[in-house]
Amino acid sequence: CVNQMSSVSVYKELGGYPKIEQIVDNFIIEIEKDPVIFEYFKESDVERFRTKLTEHICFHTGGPCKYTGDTMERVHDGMNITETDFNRGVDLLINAMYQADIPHRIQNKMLAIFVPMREQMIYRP
Ligand code: HEM
Repeated sequence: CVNQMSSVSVYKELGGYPKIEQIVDNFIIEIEKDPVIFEYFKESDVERFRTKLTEHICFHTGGPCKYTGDTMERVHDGMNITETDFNRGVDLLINAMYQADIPHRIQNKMLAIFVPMREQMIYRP
């Protein structure tokens, strides 16, 4: 459902599954270092988050994975994530990609896939 214009998937351009695992590991460390974002995660099962987020990224970038987690609405509803905090979370994801040596051009492709999902996650009273 994504990236039908290009024959090479963003999944492949990222460097496949091991790179996604690296991005997710870095992202978790970034979350743990950020008091504002960590507040949302303090009761979360980090191993479930690691597995489900890896699947989610793999699937949505065109990789050979199935996403077995809950919908973005279901997961993030009720957390009352503000737009500011959402953007802060995206910054942490960008840090995680830098640390995994993902080139800028590919980072932008990743963001183009995930940022449009923001409306499913941001709390709008
Ligand atoms: C592009 C942005 C984001 C994506 C693609 C995303 C995706 C996901 C996925 C796939 C999961 C796992 C779902 C499951 O366990 O079934 C998850 C969980 C979670 N997300 Fe996000 N997320 C994003 C942004 C954010 C932001 C900005 C926050 C907080 C500020 C946040 C807070 C959480 C929390 C706390 C959980 C764990 C829920 C639990 O413990 O049950 N997410 N997210």
